[in-house]
Amino acid sequence: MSVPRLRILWSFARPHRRSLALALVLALVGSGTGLATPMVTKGVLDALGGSQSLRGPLTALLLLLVVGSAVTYWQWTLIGTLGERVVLRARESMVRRFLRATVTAVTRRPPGELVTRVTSDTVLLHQAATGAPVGLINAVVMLLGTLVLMAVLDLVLLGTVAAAVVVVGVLFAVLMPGIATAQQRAQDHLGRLGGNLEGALRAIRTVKAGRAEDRTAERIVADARTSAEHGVRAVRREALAWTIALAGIQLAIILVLGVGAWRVAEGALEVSSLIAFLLYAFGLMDPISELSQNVTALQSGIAAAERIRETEDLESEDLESEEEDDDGVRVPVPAPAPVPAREAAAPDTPVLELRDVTAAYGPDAEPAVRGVGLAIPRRGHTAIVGPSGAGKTTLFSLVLRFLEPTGGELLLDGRPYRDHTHDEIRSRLAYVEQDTPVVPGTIRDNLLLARPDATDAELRRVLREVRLAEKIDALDDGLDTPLSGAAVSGGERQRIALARALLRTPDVLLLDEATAQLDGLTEAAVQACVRSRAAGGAVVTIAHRLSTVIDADTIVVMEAGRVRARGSHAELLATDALYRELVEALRIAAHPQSV
Ligand SMILES: Nc1ncnc2c1ncn2[C@@H]1O[C@H](COP(=O)(O)OP(=O)(O)OP(=O)(O)O)[C@@H](O)[C@H]1O
Repeated sequence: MSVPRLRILWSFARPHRRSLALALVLALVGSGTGLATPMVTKGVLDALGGSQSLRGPLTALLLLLVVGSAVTYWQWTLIGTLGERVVLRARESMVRRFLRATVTAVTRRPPGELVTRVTSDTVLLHQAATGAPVGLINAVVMLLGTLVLMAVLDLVLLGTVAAAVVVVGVLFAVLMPGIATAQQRAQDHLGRLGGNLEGALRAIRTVKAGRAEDRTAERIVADARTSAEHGVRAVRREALAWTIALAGIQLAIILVLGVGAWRVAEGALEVSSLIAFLLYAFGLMDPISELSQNVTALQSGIAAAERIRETEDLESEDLESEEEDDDGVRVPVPAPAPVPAREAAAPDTPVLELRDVTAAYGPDAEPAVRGVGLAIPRRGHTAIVGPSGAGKTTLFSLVLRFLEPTGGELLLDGRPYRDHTHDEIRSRLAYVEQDTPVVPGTIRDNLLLARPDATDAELRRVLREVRLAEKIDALDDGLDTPLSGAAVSGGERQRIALARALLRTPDVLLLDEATAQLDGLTEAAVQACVRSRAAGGAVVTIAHRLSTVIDADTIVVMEAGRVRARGSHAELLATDALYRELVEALRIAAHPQSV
């Protein structure tokens, strides 16, 4: 447990240092009352055996009991509350950071891994960052205090106990690191289990269609099994450590009883002192057990804190939007400044332009697009077609600024992207993803995602536009129906996503068409929207449908990351062989019976 590693854990506790100091004071007061109790008990016994008044020692004993109980309650609730605050703060900052990270940074990790850090790793912080350091200091003070008071009572008896404590202490020191390592490994495997299970549940249809339920379960359960093996290893070691400790203490007490009886018989020790000494000896287990538990909690807490801090390296979209607070903790700054009013661009300036753009998904990756030049006029429909892997989705990622180009530049209204904030660019665009995922919540939540201030009348307008109004009216809860993945068809999902995009009246609508066959209603709704929107603004589609391609004003054919050809449907049919092939494939997909 090195100092730099402890510092990582401390960074979570630091904002609460004053409350932690109070908790430590309370713990020490509690321990003080515990330490004083046997001595005061001795006073009561001496008074009972002698001629002094019982009143003083009895009042002191009662007072110790009351004060001890009060501080114990206060300390527990304080530590528990601090633990919850530490966890809440860590979770809040992680969730915000994950959602502000770049798309590339988030999608590079297996699904579920980041989730596990928020849900499981933070739980380990609860005890480690608050109760453990307080408990550890308290245990050391308690142990030393007990030994000092035992020395005051009788040095010979202390020598007997010290020998047993040293033996038990050495055995503990040997066994403890192994326990912590095993617990840590068990936790790591649990994290992987969480990630894999989430991935499998997301792909449940594919898993079932491939009749791979058992094989997938086996792969996931393997981590549960390994985690359990490490858990058992930890428990076995822990049981051994405690058995040795208990046996050692019992042996020490028997020895103390024997030596003590002999010293009483010799007249070198009072009976009341022997009883007080035995009370301390029995109580020795408490600080020893507190020490071991807190060392284990600290070790797993440090590992969890490191895993949490690791996520700070997730590349953020706006680096300037994260700053250190007074406690040195990195926190995201509040919402970005409102989008400034833009100057009107000349009517013939393309709304979007790509100039010689090259981009790759990593420093060592092959470029996914190379030297692409493309101008999107302020009105009309541009369709992008090309074989799989040609770079169509990458173009959208660049336009939406999910990915930064490695060469060339993008322009919005004739001004380079670097002169615009992410927010400014995205406020002008609306995007419908191919898989159209829905966010947790109701239909209304999903629609309002893009424009939280939209009225019900506006929601109904876009729902009519995508031909969903009647369907939603027929639901018992209407717009407030929860939208779980299973409750809507693929086509309805696509239309909800389209309605969400339309709610913004964007300057450019980016539509990645579903590759799956859509029902006639959805296809007609998409076509009608594209047509009506293209009349007043720019629509860019990644086209997977014959009707979309034929209707487009300009078609861009991409191949291997480059723009291979562009023109109208008729022009490209006449001049481009790849386009003819693509159209033929779409024709077959649209009318398979004609093959
Ligand atoms: N997240 C990613 N990480 C690494 N490489 C990627 C990533 N996304 C795409 N690529 C690579 O970039 C290239 C272009 O992919 P892109 O998704 O843009 O093609 P596409 O034309 O949209 O294909 P499709 O029609 O199959 O969706 C491909 O070679 C692909 O392997």
